Amino acid sequence: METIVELKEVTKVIKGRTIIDQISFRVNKGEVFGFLGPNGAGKTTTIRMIVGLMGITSGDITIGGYSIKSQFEEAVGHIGAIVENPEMYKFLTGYQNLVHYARMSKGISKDKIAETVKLVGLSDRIHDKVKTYSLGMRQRLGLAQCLLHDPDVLILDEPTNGLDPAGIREIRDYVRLLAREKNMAVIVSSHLLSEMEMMCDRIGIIQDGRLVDVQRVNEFVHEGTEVTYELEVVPAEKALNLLAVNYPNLNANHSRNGLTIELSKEEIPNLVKLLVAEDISIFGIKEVAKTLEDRFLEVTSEKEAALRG
Ligand SMILES: Nc1ncnc2c1ncn2[C@@H]1O[C@H](COP(=O)(O)OP(=O)(O)OP(=O)(O)O)[C@@H](O)[C@H]1O
Repeated sequence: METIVELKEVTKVIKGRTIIDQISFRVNKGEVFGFLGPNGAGKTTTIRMIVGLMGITSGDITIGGYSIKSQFEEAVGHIGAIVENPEMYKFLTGYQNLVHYARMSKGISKDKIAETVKLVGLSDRIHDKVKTYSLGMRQRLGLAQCLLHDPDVLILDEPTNGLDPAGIREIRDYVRLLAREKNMAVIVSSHLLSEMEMMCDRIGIIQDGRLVDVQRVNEFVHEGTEVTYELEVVPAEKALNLLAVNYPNLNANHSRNGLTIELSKEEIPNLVKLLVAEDISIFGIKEVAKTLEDRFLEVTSEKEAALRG
């Protein structure tokens, strides 16, 4: 995997307050990296530093090996970004907007515009005025605009904000397509876990200006040996008491169909023997998939507990 973006101990201090605290991570070509955190965590500030809209107090960011601090032009030349709302002229057509933009950035051909319009699925409506576009279509036009100069890195700050489910899905599909077919590195920020889970290969969790965790989405969800199982058992109360006696540290709770427990897989046969020996009927045992949200809450609360010492 080839690294294209690297943040090295990036820190931002504004008016004596540390907004971003020594953040380091790498993003590879062909991957979608999600930057996830609650409102005010520091996502936008970090993205502004990556795209060169804001200075870095200490540390450095390289893009394609070029430092955003000392080789600004070369570094930003690799980037296509939608950070603030893309500038669009509403009374011009989508196509006129792209032509206007292409004139400002030299070396973009008409063929390139046509290819990009096709890529973002706007061919049917590109000659309509932008004021008639839905928010999702405007986002896609914005995407087309920042793809015109063939960037290696695409950076989107909260790209699905304000979109309806169909619009969210479209953006998600284009983001995945660009990573897969154009080998682009994509950095997206969001405070929505479910969205990150579907869109990203890896996510970095940011909290209070610190990067608290970076993991692959699959591993992130499945990390740890303990799995949550749902036990459909009758009588559930008797089973719960029995488990409390035999597994003093077990995390077990009532659920809609019986009980949920957190246990490693190896323990299941003994658990079944125990329940059967006590005449408890077992109608089913199934693994409950942990969501990214569960893991996110685990990770952030672990970090908070560690910080409190
Ligand atoms: N120019 C500034 N001056 C002072 N404080 C700032 C400035 N820019 C950002 N901050 C503060 O830095 C923190 C991080 O803000 P940032 O916008 O990066 O968060 P975010 O994770 O993008 O949140 P959101 O999703 O709400 O945009 C916030 O507490 C914010 O108030």
